[in-house]
Amino acid sequence: MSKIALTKRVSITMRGFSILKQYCPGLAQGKAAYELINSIQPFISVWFTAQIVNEISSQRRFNTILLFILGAVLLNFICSLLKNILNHVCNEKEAQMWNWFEKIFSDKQMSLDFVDLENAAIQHQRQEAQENLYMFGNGLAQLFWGISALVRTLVYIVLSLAMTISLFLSSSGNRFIDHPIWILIILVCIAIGGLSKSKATISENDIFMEYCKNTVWFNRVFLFFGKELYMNPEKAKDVRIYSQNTVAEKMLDKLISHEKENQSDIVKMALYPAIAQIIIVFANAVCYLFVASKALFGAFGVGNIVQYVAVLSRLGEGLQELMYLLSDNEVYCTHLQNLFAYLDLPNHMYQGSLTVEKRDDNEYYVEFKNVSFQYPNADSYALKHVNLKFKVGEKLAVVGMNGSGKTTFIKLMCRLYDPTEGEILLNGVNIKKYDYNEYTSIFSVVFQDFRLFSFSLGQNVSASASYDEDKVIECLKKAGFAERLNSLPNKLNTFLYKDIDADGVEISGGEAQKLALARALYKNAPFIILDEPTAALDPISEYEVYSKFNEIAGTKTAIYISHRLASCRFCDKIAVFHEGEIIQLGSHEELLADSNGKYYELWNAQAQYYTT
Ligand SMILES: Nc1ncnc2c1ncn2[C@@H]1O[C@H](COP(=O)(O)OP(=O)(O)OP(=O)(O)O)[C@@H](O)[C@H]1O
Repeated sequence: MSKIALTKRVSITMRGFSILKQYCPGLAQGKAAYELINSIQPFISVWFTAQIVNEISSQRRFNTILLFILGAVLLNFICSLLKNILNHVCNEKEAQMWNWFEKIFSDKQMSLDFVDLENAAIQHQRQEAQENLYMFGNGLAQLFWGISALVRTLVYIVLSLAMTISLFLSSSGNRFIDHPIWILIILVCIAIGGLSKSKATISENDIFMEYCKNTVWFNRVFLFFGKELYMNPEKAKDVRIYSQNTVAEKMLDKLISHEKENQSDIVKMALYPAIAQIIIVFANAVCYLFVASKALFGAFGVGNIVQYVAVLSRLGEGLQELMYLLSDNEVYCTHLQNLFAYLDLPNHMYQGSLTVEKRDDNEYYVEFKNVSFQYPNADSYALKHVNLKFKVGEKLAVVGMNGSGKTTFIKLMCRLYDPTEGEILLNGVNIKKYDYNEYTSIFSVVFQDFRLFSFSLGQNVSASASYDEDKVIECLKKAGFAERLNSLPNKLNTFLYKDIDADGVEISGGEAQKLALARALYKNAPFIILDEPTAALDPISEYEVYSKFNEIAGTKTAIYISHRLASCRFCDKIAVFHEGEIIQLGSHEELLADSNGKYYELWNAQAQYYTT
């Protein structure tokens, strides 16, 4: 484990606390208050007990004894009451803490550039920070758990020192026992206990860091082979049909033997604290011997023996815990540093501030100027020198073979990625200069791999918690979902899927596609982009979408990707993509007239099924 300077550790710890405060307000403060009372309480009991025993063994005044008893009871009652209240509040907040930790990661994921969501190294970084936190509490949870120990340590050290002073000041009349060298001896004994604890913790932590790394890897692989493959209904069909579980089980066997290798680490981790404990016991024995000797020579009464033995052991514990905390702090600072490295990942996409002009005439035009694009870590370009200009109201079809770059073209237009070379312009201005959210608001897209969510039908279509019901119904009708909507007892309030609501409905692939289309229509953006929007539709529904396409698109600019070339005929222009380039552009008739062109080839390949 690499060393972190103390000043750096302080700033990391402070930042950790400020994240805790932001996501779990009141939790750290509540825990600190609870621990303060909890660690003061034993000292109250020790002090009162010492006074009572001293009184019994000396003057035996009944009223004084009664006063001490009442004082002890009253203070203990107040402490217990406050502790109970704080404990309930903290327990409730602590139970929620893990959910709020999730939110930290969700917030960051949401703010990352889209390209980074697909960046394996970045997602690995997130996963490692997340799994360390959830499996071991490494980082933020350790910081939170450390609050109790820190408060307890400080209280133990301060109060123990205060209550030990009289041990050294009291005189027994024996020169040897009263010699000031004993102050040093006792402090050295306590320090030895603390140092041995610290040494054990450092050695234990070094092994623990390695253990965490291995276990996080184990967990990730196990989650996939031991859980995801079986639990995810989307994968279940293929797992069963192709017996993928046999591959998974082989992998699990390997994992189990790897896990066995890890067991030796656990033994080593347990050994270091045990050795430290032996040293601590010897150091404590010297302290107790000193207290007993002083009492034997008459320096103080029997009651004080109770007090000094108790506070010296608390002082030792406090010092040991302080050493432990300092070593432990380095571990969670290392994990917090990893978490912060992920949280501090910058956005590389230029964030412009121009507002997108709201035009009543919808006169927007988009131009691709010599745009090339290479996916991160890909060897080749997915788009090469794309030049294309289209205006609002135009209907553009994009066709081409698999992998020719059609979807990539759409993703660039929606600014999910920035071009590697060239530029994309909206009304003559580079799209990077527009405010990102404003720019994306002008697009309604039905992606090939769109997703619907476990919200109500109305919320799915409107993409909002409250919505215009008539408008949602109108869009559902246009998308061909009217009949199905009428069959649903809760209509727009029907939940999709059963994750949230047991009465939720499962929908077919085609129905989902209709809903995705309705969602795009509800957004009512000037650009509507449909990537294979009818792939899952039955022939009648598909026909309905085609025949209503002009009505659906209205005056919007529509971009339509399809492998069914017959459906592209109604578009004003057709762009034919091939190996990342636009190799043909024109109307259906123009392109078909070129019998050497790709479009002619694709058209005829498909047409033969309808003519033979
Ligand atoms: N996220 C990605 N990372 C790396 N390469 C990608 C990614 N997405 C697509 N590609 C690659 O980019 C190329 C173009 O893919 P794209 O999805 O744009 O093709 P497409 O024409 O839409 O294909 P299809 O008709 O099969 O949907 C392909 O070679 C593909 O493998």
